[in-house]
Amino acid sequence: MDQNGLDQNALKKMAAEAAIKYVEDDMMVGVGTGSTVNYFIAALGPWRARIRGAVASSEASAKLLRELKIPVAELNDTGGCDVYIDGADEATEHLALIKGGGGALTREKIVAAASRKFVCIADKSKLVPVLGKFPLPVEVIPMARSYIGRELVKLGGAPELRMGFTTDNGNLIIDVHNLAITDPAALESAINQLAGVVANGLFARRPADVLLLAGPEGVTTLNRA
Ligand SMILES: O=C[C@H](O)[C@H](O)[C@H](O)COP(=O)(O)O
Repeated sequence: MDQNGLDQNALKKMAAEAAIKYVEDDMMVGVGTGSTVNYFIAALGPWRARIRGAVASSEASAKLLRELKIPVAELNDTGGCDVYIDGADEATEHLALIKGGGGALTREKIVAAASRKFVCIADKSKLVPVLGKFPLPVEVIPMARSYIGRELVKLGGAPELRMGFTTDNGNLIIDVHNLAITDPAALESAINQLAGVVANGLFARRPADVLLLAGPEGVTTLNRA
């Protein structure tokens, strides 16, 4: 709880509700994953009859959308989304992100790539000068786990297998600690080159277009230059 009586959840809700202004009639809305997005899904409920549908980046978000009777579409049937709303674990002022704390990074990357506008929602604690304090999630094919771990050490990281966790795609997550990511786009590409990597949680090659950051003073909007 901060001095204004707002806890982190209240700030997440504030950012999520601010994202509703990016939703318009007849839109196909991409919906991310996580506690911040859960507030967005709640705010999207009253729009259920006005939008064309929603594409979910995880089974968990699809379930929540269906519970609110928001029509859930398959990405392949949509021709892409008009807007994609998702949270982040870390964000820079250049709108590069680390995502995947909830393990949904690969589907999030796919929906973000297939969306015309990506609006990221977060509380202000997620804004950082340099990405990497939050361990970078990497989704890997199970048989490549050990090989990729060794390669991530060569890239300067300290990999740790996320124990007891399987992604919606049936794969594993390696969380990479101790990275100071000064060139997010280069590291994103370098990790993607490793055989057996499905995706990594850096969103630098396709950063957010808009970042809505909630703090005690309200919601600040950062647009990509
Ligand atoms: O895999 C999970 C997603 O990338 C989330 O958007 C991210 O972890 C942020 O989650 P939260 O809104 O719960 O902080």
